[in-house]
Amino acid sequence: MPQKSNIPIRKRAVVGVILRHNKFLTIRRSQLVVAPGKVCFPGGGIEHGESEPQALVREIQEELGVTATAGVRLFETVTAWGTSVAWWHAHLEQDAQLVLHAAEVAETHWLTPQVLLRDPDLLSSNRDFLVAWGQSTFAIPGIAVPPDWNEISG
Ligand SMILES: Nc1nc2c([nH]c(=O)n2[C@@H]2O[C@H](COP(=O)(O)OP(=O)(O)OP(=O)(O)O)[C@@H](O)[C@H]2O)c(=O)[nH]1
Repeated sequence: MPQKSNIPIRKRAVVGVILRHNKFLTIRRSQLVVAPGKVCFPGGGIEHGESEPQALVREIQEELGVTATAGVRLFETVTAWGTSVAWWHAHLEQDAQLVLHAAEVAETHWLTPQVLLRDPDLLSSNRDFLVAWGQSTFAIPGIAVPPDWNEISG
């Protein structure tokens, strides 16, 4: 379900929500891109003529050097800076070796939702995404909202 917003949309983007053992695959953005050093999910802008899954697979390939598979579309938000973001569940092969494109991605980590939510470098729109998930606005297949979620997200 899209989040209501009056912010004019200037760009469309897609991000991949990738899980392994109840941890989210996160990237730390490089110092060379917008929002340098911020922590978020892999993804990026949708190019003209691309579908969301095509953009998702392309961005993950570019950033992490692996071929992802798009799962279900989880959620849609509009950031405070006018980007319409489609959040997609995505999958990697179990033995996929990440090869980071250093100009875009400084590092990757698998983080629990609790650790991710507390990360001071987390992109604000990703915090909003996690809070909405914790409020059961949508479900992410394969992972349950932690029982202590209300205490840490309040
Ligand atoms: N990659 C990524 N972008 C996100 C996330 N959450 C979120 O709001 N965004 C927003 O989605 C948009 C995509 O950003 P990006 O800078 O990664 O895209 P890009 O590589 O295509 O950049 P470019 O268009 O300057 O080449 C930005 O407005 C960014 O702030 C996220 O988890 N990952």
